[in-house]
Amino acid sequence: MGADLHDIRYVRIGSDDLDESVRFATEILGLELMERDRSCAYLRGDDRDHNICYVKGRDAGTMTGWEVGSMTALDQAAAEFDAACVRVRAGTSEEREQRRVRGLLILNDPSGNTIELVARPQACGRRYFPTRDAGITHFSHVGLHTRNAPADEGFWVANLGAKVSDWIGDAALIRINEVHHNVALFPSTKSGVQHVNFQVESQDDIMRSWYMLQNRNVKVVFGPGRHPTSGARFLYFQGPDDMIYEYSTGVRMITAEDEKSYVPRSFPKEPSSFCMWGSLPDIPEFKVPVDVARAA
Ligand SMILES: CC(C)c1ccc(C(=O)O)c(O)c1O
Ligand SMILES: [Fe+2]
Repeated sequence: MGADLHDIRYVRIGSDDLDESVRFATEILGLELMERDRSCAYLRGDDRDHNICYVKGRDAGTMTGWEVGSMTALDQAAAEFDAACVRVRAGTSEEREQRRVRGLLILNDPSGNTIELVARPQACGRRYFPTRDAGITHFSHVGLHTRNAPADEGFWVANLGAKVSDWIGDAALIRINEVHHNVALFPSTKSGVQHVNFQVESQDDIMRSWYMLQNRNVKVVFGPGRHPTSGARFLYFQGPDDMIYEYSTGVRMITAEDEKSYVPRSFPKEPSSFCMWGSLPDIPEFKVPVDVARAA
């Protein structure tokens, strides 16, 4: 049941300094700058027209865009939201233009995270050309702060057709397609995007970036490590406006065949559930009480 989401499409991030956000995204992250005006900067790490839009003004907040397969599918989703008494609104023509999409439906999860369903997003005939060879293959998932994990999880499952792949404590790793997760809901006192993930080609890219980030005095906040959940090797680091970015490689796919026997796992909220190699996170939402950490 629920909207038939095809894939994650973009994340919009309010920024107090567009120049700094663009510098970081190009020189450090390795994204390609596609368009820039006074209020927005569009960048990408794959062949889509953009993956991140930095919007002038941090108070613009964050929102995530999710592609549905057609305008008809978007209309069907709107009807299902109405039937489920989920408040949605159609995007204005200006909002559609800003997002480079033909169809736009805007809603919020129970925590207040802005979720945008989009149809007929603008394609691009040119291949991604990185500013730095970070080995990025594509934009893959986001972490969202949740003020009420069970309620938000229930919303994604009931209204957005998602499935839980694993839990770490109350945090759900949720998929809308064959990727292990496209969104991770992490308990917090606030809402908004918590991290942005780009897949990279290999573990070598993870390690090369680890040394580069240290040399460029970028704060590494978790890893290099390996998630026992998706099996991906990872590296998290701090960008402008308190946004965290994650490179990872080797994320598990849950195919239609796997679905027949796949059962989501419940990992306890302890360090080994976040990293099976022993890396400890310097990320508030991922930290566990010291006694739990010592006991692990
Ligand atoms: C700790 C965060 C939310 C997390 C946990 C697991 C994975 C994974 O299995 O790939 C992530 O990508 C995460 O960001
Ligand atoms: Fe992640």
